[in-house]
This record gives sequence, C-alpha cells and structure tokens, in this order.
Amino acid sequence: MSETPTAGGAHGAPSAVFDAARAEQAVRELLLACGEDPDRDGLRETPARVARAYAELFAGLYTDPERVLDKTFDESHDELVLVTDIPMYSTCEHHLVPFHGVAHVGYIPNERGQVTGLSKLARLVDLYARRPQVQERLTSQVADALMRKLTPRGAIVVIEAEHLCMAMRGIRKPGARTTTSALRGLLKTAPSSRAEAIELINGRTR
Ligand SMILES: Nc1nc2c(ncn2[C@@H]2O[C@H](COP(=O)(O)OP(=O)(O)OP(=O)(O)O)[C@@H](O)[C@H]2O)c(=O)[nH]1
Ligand SMILES: [Zn+2]
Repeated sequence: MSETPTAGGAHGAPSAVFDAARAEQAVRELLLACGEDPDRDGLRETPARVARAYAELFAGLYTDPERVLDKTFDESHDELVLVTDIPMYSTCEHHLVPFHGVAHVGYIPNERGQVTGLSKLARLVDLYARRPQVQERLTSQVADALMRKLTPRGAIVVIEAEHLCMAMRGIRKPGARTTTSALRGLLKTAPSSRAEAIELINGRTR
C-alpha cells in the first residue's frame, strides 16, 4: 500500500510516493465534476492513463535530483562550461498546466577542475522540472544543486518559458515569454565572467 504524497518532496529530500489508485479516483471525480461520463467508451481508461502521466510528470518528487551529480571527474578545466537550449517541460503549480521552453545551464569548475557529464546538467533540469513548480524556484533549485554538489566557482541558470496558464486561459496571451535567472558565485559577482556567460547565451544560434 503506497503512502500519500507529502509536501516535503517539493522542496527538500524526496519523501513522496505516488498513489496511483488515489490519482485514478481523483481523475474520475474531476470528470464527474465537469459533467462528463467517466464510464463512456473514450473515457473508461482515462483515469488510469492520467495517473500514469502524472507519475511521469511528477517523477522529480520521488527521487533526489542532486543524485545525478554524484559522479564527477577532474578535467583540469577551470573555465566556463555552458549547455544552452536544453528543452524543458514543467507543470505550473498554480493551475497544473504546462510551462515549457529552454534552460541554459553553466558553471565555472572549482580549483580541481571538477566537472560533471554534460548530460547530467540536462538531467538535473529535467528532474526539478518534473514537480509542481514555479519558474523562479525551478531556476534557483538547479543553480543551488550545482553549487552544493560541484562546489564550482560560479553557476548560472537561465530559463525562458511560455506558461500555458497565460496562453490557454486567464489573460490568454500566447507567445508571452518569461525569463528567469539564478547566478551564483563568480558568475554573479565577477562582471567579466558574468558578461561572458550572458553573451554566450544571448548570442547563441538556434
Ligand atoms: N511568479 C510566477 N507566477 C506564476 C508562475 N506560473 C504561474 N504564475 C502566476 O500565478 C498567478 C496565480 O494568480 P491567482 O490570482 O492566484 O490565480 P488566477 O486567478 O488563476 O490568476 P490569472 O492567471 O491571472 O487568471 C498568476 O498570475 C499566474 O500567471 C510562475 O512560474 N512564477
Ligand atoms: Zn499557472
């Protein structure tokens, strides 16, 4: 028997477990509340499908994203490492609809030249994005995880996203883009390092 997800999973160490039966029941209730017939042909399997989808969309609640940075290696590289245009899909915690866009993640390794695999930067974004989120928290969680696990001299995370809660409903402004940044260490305090990273992000070719 699985436990009820707890709020602790969103901000600290993972403590939540996905309760598929409860999710299915909730989706069935929502369909009923919307005036639908959850027993009609097209909807019969929908509660189970939606439950499976949420288990995937919120997978970052049931694992510790920082663990993807457990493996590091020394490359004697002490200058900027930057991965841009990482596709990002997350779920707005206010409306439970998607926000999506791209993330740019970089860091300046520590004196040992300690680096992580490039794919791990994308994995880190992916796992923090797989939670009910707001864009600001997602951005700073990625930067703070990098600082804790790699002890780099600096970190930068920039996320550009469109929120479907602003496009499909409410204010209905499709195309409006939100940019958030989190700068740490030298990438916040040293103007030349900061300018180099920002220029590389702004000047990239898509
Ligand atoms: N800061 C921030 N706000 C967000 C994010 N995602 C959604 N929001 C906003 O959260 C706010 C919630 O506002 P409320 O007034 O409580 O909810 P609402 O009546 O549905 O708001 P509207 O979207 O304006 O219709 C809205 O302004 C959303 O645009 C995010 O990632 N960061
Ligand atoms: Zn929203």
